[in-house]
Amino acid sequence: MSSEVAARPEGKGADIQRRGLMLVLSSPSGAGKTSISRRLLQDEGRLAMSVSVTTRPPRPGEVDGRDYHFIDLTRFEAMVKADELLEHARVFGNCYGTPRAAVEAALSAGNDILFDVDWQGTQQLNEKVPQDVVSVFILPPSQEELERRLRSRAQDSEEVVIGRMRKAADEISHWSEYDYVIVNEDLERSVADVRAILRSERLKRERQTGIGDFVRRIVASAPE
Ligand SMILES: Nc1nc2c(ncn2[C@@H]2O[C@H](COP(=O)(O)OP(=O)(O)O)[C@@H](O)[C@H]2O)c(=O)[nH]1
Ligand SMILES: Nc1ncnc2c1ncn2[C@@H]1O[C@H](COP(=O)(O)OP(=O)(O)O)[C@@H](O)[C@H]1O
Repeated sequence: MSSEVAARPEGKGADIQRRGLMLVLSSPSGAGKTSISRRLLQDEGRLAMSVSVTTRPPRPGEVDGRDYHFIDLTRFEAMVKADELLEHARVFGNCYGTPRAAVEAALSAGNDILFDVDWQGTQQLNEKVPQDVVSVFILPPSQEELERRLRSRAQDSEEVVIGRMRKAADEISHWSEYDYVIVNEDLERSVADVRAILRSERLKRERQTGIGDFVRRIVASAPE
């Protein structure tokens, strides 16, 4: 799954090969993972979004191929059967899944990949490619604020909002399965926190696969 590519994460310094990573964000619906993801994609180089397939209908403003690939159940089932999905799950009565080919293409192009998946998707990714997954759980500051955000988004019917509130406790109960946890009170602060995580994880020794060669070159060029 992982690729090894020549990359200069900060655009300067030594040209050291590194492996791409999979940055997974989960939260109860409405806690802010879409807002954080959009900002990360704007601000970060070498980061691409994994666009999931879903059988849920598009919300106003959502674009097919950008937010999701919107497909019907027959097509979804065919993709599962053909093993074209890296993971898949049923959430709020709809099916969601991560297309395998797009992830592999992005990783081999030297990009890190951002995932907005629920706890079921995170568990499956952790089972399949544990060394590449960096997982972050986003919490709302309070139950009241979560409800306010779900309503202020004004994109779902009352029935859907109530369903999402009911499901929030279930999603939150999985917080301890994640590497990092962020309380999304101030959006700017949360984006900065996720960027700090990304920056540190990119520097992990085992992800800098070319560091051994680099060190050998430095040592070899030292004066006698
Ligand atoms: N397992 C899995 N979950 C997904 C995938 N895509 C989206 N989800 C999750 O499905 C849930 C519902 O997503 P969505 O309908 O866009 O509403 P949201 O909660 O407002 O983001 C969220 O918890 C997403 O993280 C996927 O490919 N796999
Ligand atoms: N830190 C924050 N403070 C206030 N409002 C926020 C914050 N983060 C997100 N929101 C708002 O809350 C609503 C839900 O956020 P969204 O990113 O769609 O959540 P999710 O993707 O987790 O369902 C949106 O209207 C968004 O603008």
